[in-house]
Amino acid sequence: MPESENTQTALHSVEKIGGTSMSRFTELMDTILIGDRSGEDLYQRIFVVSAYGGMTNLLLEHKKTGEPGVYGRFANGEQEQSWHESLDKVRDEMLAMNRALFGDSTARAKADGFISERIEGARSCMDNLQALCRYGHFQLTDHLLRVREMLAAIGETHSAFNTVLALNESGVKARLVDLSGWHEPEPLAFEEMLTRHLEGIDLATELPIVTGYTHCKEGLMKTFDRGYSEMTFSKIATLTNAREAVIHKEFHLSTADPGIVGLDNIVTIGRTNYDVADQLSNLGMEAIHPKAAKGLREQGIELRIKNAFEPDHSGTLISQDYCSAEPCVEIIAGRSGVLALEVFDQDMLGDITYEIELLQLLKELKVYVIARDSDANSQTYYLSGTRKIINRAVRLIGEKYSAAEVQLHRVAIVSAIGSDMKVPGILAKAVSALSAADISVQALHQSVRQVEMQAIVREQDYENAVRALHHALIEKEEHGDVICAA
Ligand SMILES: Nc1ncnc2c1ncn2[C@@H]1O[C@H](COP(=O)(O)OP(=O)(O)O)[C@@H](O)[C@H]1O
Ligand SMILES: N[C@@H](CC(=O)OP(=O)(O)O)C(=O)O
Repeated sequence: MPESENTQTALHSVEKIGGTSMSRFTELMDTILIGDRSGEDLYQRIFVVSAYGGMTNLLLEHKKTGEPGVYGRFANGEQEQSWHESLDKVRDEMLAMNRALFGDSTARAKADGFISERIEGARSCMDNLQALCRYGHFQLTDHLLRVREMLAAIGETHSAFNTVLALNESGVKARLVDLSGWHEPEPLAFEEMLTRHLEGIDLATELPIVTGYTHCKEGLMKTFDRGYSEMTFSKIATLTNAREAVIHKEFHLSTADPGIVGLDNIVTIGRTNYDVADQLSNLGMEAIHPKAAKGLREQGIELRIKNAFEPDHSGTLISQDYCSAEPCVEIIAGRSGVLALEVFDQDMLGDITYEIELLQLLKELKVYVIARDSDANSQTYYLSGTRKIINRAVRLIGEKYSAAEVQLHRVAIVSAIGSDMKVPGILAKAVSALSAADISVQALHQSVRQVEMQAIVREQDYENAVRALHHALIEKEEHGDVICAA
């Protein structure tokens, strides 16, 4: 790439394609990858791709349920057979994807050969590691992070390799930028790895397809964990000072999940700010990874979230200083499968060390705290994490505080979010909408800052609660097709 691009605003955009969209790859060829572009219009874009939907879940563990994949089984030290079976499943899924994309062509043979070599390479590396660790001088736990990274990277190399192959077949000069670290002599620092691999690419005549996973000295997985492809994406955008950063998703960023509320009832969000994006990612609906947003925000690069299948729509523009002209609710989001851990102890009264210690314990167990509330003698933490680890937290708390009563409840969080939610009577409206839908509210949270209001409901009421709040707080406002078009 020309050096001047690091100092001046460049011509190119950096665009990330999420996993759910990658699974509909053939349609992507007709929309964002090629569509009606030809000649030079095909270029001046860098694509960062995620693994096809569900692949990383099989390789590592299910993002929402925690069900172990290859990594989970390997790390749990289950029988050798168990992770081998999971890896066979990944291979079968990947080969089935190749068959769906390339039929019986020679391209399919190339795609199969490429990914099979990566999978079998990882398998033999893990076999060797297991054998080595039987001697006692080497501990498996010392190497688990590297194994996790090696496995994760397979998902993105698979989708990136196939994308290049399909584009080349259609006459586009696409080029694979493989950041997986496969056979690299030593890990480089994150930025250096990206700079090295992008060096010498002429963006005017070549279309780089970059793997969402970057192998680097810092360990992308250690620092950012799942959703890591957004880190690769935002770092490339800031390093190359891109004209615009774009995230392509399966739907427009909308006032609620279209899967729950229905495409006919949702409204597209035209503009919002990074504060709203943070609330969404806290709930697990990653509009953008908060750490990825930081670099873009600081460098003043605009971020656009687009529907990959409606390329002519301007999508959602996320900026730092946007605030809705009128106070309103912009999104109803939420999360089911949350575990509420309630600790009741009368000795807690007036003693905040209790809370500090509980939070420290949850941090050590790496349990994610989505929300929390308290009263005089109880604390409740709304947690996401595997049942196994949360049960461990319950046991450890019971051992440390013998007088404490610790209970777990399965709940869901439903949340109304907006850049300015100082809407008079909003709490009353929300609660009466839930009660009219026969939903019992278990707890209610709103902070003084008023960007979010959360209702805790029983897990089985989750979808109905989203529909009820969307209807009362958004549909009734009759925003039309888009709230504040970008
Ligand atoms: N407010 C919302 N707007 C759009 N999609 C949403 C919203 N809330 C939840 N979703 C769901 O998010 C899914 C896409 O998830 P996402 O994390 O964007 O996937 P990916 O990054 O893999 O493409 C969609 O299938 C949709 O059902
Ligand atoms: N595929 C990886 C990385 C990622 O960012 O995916 P997505 O863009 O689909 O959220 C994961 O599931 O964590």
